[in-house]
Amino acid sequence: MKTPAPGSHVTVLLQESVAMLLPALGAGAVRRCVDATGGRGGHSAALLEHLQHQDMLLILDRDPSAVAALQERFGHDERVVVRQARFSEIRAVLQSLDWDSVDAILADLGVSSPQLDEAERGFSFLRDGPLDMRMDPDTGISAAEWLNTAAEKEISQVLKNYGEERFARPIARKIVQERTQTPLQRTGQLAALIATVVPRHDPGFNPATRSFQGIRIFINHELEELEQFLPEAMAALRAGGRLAIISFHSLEDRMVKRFFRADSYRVSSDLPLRAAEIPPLPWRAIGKSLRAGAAEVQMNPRSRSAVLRVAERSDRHAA
Ligand SMILES: C[S@@+](CC[C@H](N)C(=O)[O-])C[C@H]1O[C@@H](n2cnc3c(N)ncnc32)[C@H](O)[C@@H]1O
Repeated sequence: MKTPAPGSHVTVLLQESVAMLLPALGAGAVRRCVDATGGRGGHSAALLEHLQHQDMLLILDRDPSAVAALQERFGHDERVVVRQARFSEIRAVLQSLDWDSVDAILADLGVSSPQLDEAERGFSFLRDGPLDMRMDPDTGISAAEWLNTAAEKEISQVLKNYGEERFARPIARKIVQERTQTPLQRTGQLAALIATVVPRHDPGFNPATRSFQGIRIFINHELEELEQFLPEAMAALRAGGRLAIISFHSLEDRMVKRFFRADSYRVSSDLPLRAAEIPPLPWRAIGKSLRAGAAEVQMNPRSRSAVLRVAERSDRHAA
């Protein structure tokens, strides 16, 4: 099995996601696309293969290192605009570019391999580094600042809800005990502490995996970002435009699924409604959710939990 080089990122569901967006690239004079999570540019490069010289691709990432790498990779391409921004800010960025609507938007959620590989970023339980975990290290508080001050109950809830960690309570208790002696500063320190609480059944699965995931999602407000992004992205699409989301966490996938089925948009009422009174949905899900095939999972184990969902905008006046 080929191991990706450090600093590189193996793009997940690459062909599938781009193929699902292609029908949205109509015959307009100028087609405009957005890669909302540029990373190292795997999806962007694949999208660019389908764009003509007059078309445009906006690439966003909140991580300044990703933005520098994207500038380096695509800076020479006149079809590309790279911006450091959170994807929840998509409409403000589009406004600043005078783009009133776009044809296709893609978001490949979560963290990239370079973020995990670089010990200094503090995402990794395998490589000791400062306990940071911020995708944008200039914004918000670090994992260490939070873990050294948060209430035990809050820590336990984050580990349980975002990390789906069964041992959330004893881990949170141990963190609060430890920090009264020695403040938590290093990823190795936190991983070692978790290993004293969580029994290790599977030698291939690090007991810190779930806790690190939960803390990362919390520190970066990942679910709040997605919740704000979905309606903003949908509102930015032209009629017939498509939004593709690749998620890696069941809470994210549930949010996307519900939004695409427009559960949140439909009138929620106990009163009986006649069919004619139910407002038409301003978008529709395209096909079923898609997962990586066996070959991709074998080549890139990170793709095991990936789910791709796509929706198409059907009008331009709701949302
Ligand atoms: C899974 S990687 C994307 C990889 C990319 N598709 C590629 O092929 O290289 C996710 C990227 O999204 C960025 N990201 C995560 N949440 C974000 C947000 N709310 N706004 C903007 N960028 C975000 C991360 O910094 C990371 O670089």
